[in-house]
Amino acid sequence: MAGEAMVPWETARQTAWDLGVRCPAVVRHVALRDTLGATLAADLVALVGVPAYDTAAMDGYAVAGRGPWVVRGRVLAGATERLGDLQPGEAVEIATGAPVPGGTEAVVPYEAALTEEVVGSADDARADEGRVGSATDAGSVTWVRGEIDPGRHVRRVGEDTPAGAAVAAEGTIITPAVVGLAASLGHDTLTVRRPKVDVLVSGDEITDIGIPAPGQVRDAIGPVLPGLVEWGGGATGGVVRVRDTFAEMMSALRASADSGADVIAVCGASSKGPADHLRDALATLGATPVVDGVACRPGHPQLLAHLGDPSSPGPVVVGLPGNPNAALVAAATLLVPLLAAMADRPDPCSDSALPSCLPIEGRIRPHYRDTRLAAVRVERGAVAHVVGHDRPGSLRGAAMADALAVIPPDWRGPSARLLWLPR
Ligand SMILES: Nc1nc2c(c(=O)[nH]1)N[C@H]1C(S)=C(S)[C@@H](COP(=O)(O)OP(=O)(O)OC[C@H]3O[C@@H](n4cnc5c(N)ncnc54)[C@H](O)[C@@H]3O)O[C@H]1N2
Ligand code: MOO
Repeated sequence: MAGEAMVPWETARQTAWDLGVRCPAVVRHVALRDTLGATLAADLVALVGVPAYDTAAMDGYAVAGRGPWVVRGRVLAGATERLGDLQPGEAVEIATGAPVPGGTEAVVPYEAALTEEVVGSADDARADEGRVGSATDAGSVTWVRGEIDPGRHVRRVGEDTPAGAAVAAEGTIITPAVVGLAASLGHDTLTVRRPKVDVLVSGDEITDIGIPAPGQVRDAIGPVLPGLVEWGGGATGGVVRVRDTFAEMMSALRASADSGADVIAVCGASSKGPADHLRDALATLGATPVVDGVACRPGHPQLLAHLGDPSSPGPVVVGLPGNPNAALVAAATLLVPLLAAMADRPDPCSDSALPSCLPIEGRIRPHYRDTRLAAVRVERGAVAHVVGHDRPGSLRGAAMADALAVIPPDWRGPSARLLWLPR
């Protein structure tokens, strides 16, 4: 087991990515409000144009022809009743966002408009100005004067986005702005990929509330995983506690597989102690081992396997060591690239907007054989400072870190590759 068949760290990461490419997450249709952070599984297409109709971009007067214009009425946003088309010399008072009547050539904003109320009938007005039009009421007529720039302050239907246009490609990460865009284009649901990850936390000594009693240990991995999983493009279904028996490990794995999990992350039970049943359970379930031990520090007992047929693998099982910082390193090594590939999105640990390699400040001692992953804090985007406090059992260093510096055994410095962490 872990030791003899240890895979080089770089190879392990690439293998996890490749497995994710082979088993893309199930495509699901999800209510728009639940799509934040997921990946689009189809191009986002406009179901309606933006704007959906010719609309005013300013509060003022929609006008036709040359001024002065006689004001025929008022149209507010949300108006469903259409006024007839404007004839040359006519105007309507209009609110930003309201549909402009047919024939509108421009909107004159209030600030640029001179209005004059004339007592008399519309007919008098017509006679005075020699123009067609009708007044707002029989007793007075409002006239507007102003300069127009044809087309000014009118947003034409589909001007921003014509109906049917593809505005975001499959593979786009759904940010708050994408959710809003989808809503503006008429969508109530989106087609997304977001691997569903079940988290199994094993260990009879583990407790998940309050101050642990002597002999107990507070679960520090269950709380780390939802954030890491979401960062990788997945979603956790919840954290399930598993006692240290073979039977419990078996039934927890079976239950997750039956529930349709894309990935099962098992915390603890990755080593070869008498209470570590993960490997035996996987062998009994006929799982295919993919990575069994990785040449890195911390985190070397981690594993990757899959249930199901080799030709259609799934669900994928990731075994994370029980020591919390080792689990975090293992998650950054196997779980995050696996999820990103399954979700059809870039690996967030290698964010192309951030430096991939920086000079290291502080002391790091390479391991004699394995790749060391050391917590670093990046300053001014230019230097990575060694944080320390990153022994396998402690998340103190990782909590202060922006990234993990990747230190191979033959590292001489001064620069090292960075594996970014969620910040
Ligand atoms: N003979 C060997 N023993 C060990 C090896 C080895 O190669 N040969 N590797 C060591 C390393 S490295 C690690 S890491 C651990 C991994 O062991 P497990 O994955 O089986 O984890 P446990 O033994 O259950 O726990 C190890 C340690 O972590 C604590 N723990 C477990 N779960 C949690 C949790 N959810 N939150 C916080 N702390 C947790 C647990 O109490 C132990 O102290 O194996 C070494 N042994
Ligand atoms: O995985 Mo262990 O040291 O590397 O905690």
